[in-house]
Amino acid sequence: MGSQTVPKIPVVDFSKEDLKPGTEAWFSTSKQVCNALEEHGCFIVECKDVSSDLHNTIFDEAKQLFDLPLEVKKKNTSEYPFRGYVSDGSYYESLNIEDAASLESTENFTNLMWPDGNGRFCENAHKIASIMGRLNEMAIRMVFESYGVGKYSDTHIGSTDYLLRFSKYTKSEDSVVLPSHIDKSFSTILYQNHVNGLEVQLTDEEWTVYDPSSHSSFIYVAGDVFKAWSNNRIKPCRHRVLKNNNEERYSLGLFAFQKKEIRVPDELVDDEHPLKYKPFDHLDYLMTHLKHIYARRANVDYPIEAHCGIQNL
Ligand SMILES: O=C(O)CCC(=O)C(=O)O
Ligand SMILES: [Fe+2]
Repeated sequence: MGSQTVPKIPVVDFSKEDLKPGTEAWFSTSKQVCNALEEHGCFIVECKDVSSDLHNTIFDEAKQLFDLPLEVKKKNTSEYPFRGYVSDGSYYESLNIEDAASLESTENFTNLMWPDGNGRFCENAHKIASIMGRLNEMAIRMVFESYGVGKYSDTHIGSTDYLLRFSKYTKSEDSVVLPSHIDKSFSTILYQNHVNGLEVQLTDEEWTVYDPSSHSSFIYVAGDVFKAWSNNRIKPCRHRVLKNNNEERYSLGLFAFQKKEIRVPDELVDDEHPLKYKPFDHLDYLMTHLKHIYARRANVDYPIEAHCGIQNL
């Protein structure tokens, strides 16, 4: 009898020089991305885009951000759920920059937090968001092309709205500081300081710790909106944060949302894959999710199937 091993998160190398559409490297990397997302809903992205200086600076700045007085952090507000300043009152806090691809909204956020300005924060936050956005776009192009719907990539990318989330998990040992969930985004890219804690569920029973190999590693996780768009080909990634040490953990997440109606491409519907979802509006899904939480007064899941699923008999 072989011993049971915890499954590993697939690793995909995005740092190859010739990783350009149309090349052999692009084709084989696209296959790896698709396989990883279909099987596990996530993969580790290795690239060379982040220097160790940028890594250290961005997390120093994240610390300074959360060290600001509570009344300043509370100025970060939003009409949408889980945006603006969020805190559980003990272990978890997050601050969110909406429309994070735009330098102007990063400047607005910076000026809200530091009325006297903080050019360094603004520059680095925008730099890391741009790197994460580029990685997301590459992954989207790879999946769309692999499914034979590459012609939709530009429109999809052009109507993507990014949210950049800074999260802080304070000292706490052996506790789940962010409960198990599936993101309501299309996809999310996460980046962390040297403190592990993120776990992904690769099989029904086991959690695998994300343990990045370098300061230039990211993890890509599929949200349930990606699953719906793909007519159930992509598996959404269930994840949580469990702290098992007393160090402060900081992470950055770039969440991709769609501004246009989402519909399953006709090419992804056939006898083997009958249509599973009606067209829907991504932000409407978020708002309905919020109403659902308020109605139940609990952080209960509102799955995409409940929102726009079609029951095929
Ligand atoms: O901090 C992390 O690594 C995960 C954050 C996360 O899952 C979320 O904000 O949805
Ligand atoms: Fe998440």
